Amino acid sequence: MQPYFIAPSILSADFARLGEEVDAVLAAGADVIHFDVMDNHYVPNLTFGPQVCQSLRDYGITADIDVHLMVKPVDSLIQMFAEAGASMISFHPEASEHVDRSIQLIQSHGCKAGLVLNPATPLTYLDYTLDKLDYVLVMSVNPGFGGQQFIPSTLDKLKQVRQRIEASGRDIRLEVDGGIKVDNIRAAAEAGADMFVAGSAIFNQTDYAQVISQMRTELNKTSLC
Ligand SMILES: O=C(CO)[C@H](O)[C@H](O)COP(=O)(O)O
Repeated sequence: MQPYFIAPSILSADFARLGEEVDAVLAAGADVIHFDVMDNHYVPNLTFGPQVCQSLRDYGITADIDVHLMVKPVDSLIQMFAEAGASMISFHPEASEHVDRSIQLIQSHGCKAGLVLNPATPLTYLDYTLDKLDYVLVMSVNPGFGGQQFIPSTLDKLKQVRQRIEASGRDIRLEVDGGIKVDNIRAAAEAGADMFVAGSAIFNQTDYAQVISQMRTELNKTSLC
């Protein structure tokens, strides 16, 4: 059975109670915490930095923290997030001056390195990077905001990335992020995703365990299980 990972995006959490919110989604069955970093430069929105990641560690969160850097430039924040407790760090290739160097920098700090492909970013960015990456993140919305509609054409992109991963023979996780809900998570899994970021679909519900359980029920129906 293929392992599936559910990663709630704290972008939709109640920031005034962030530690409790993260505890609650983990207790509800989440696997990983997705941490969206926006700089009002690469994307037109502003969120949080390494101090907030460190605060979650100080609060006692031990689960993997998956930092998605929507920032330009990239490298200056990699070390800060690694030291603040990030487990995984991904970035957008258009935002890095030297993509290979950024991947090496992430891994040199003991973190998993991921490359993020926006809906219109070509797969050619994987040509000389896939042999080094730990994961690929396919954006199924344009980055910058939670609560957007899933873009259906990204299912085909997931399939193409999955084919490349299989051809590589390497153990590379395929994450999907944006507009993931109970009613489309199965399609994303069947297209090849194995890690699912969901912000508004989880945090906008009162019962986090119920929605995560519904997502797992959908994932258990996939033909890949
Ligand atoms: O990276 C993001 C936006 O840039 C968010 O992680 C993503 O949109 C998740 O939010 P939602 O599940 O509400 O779509």
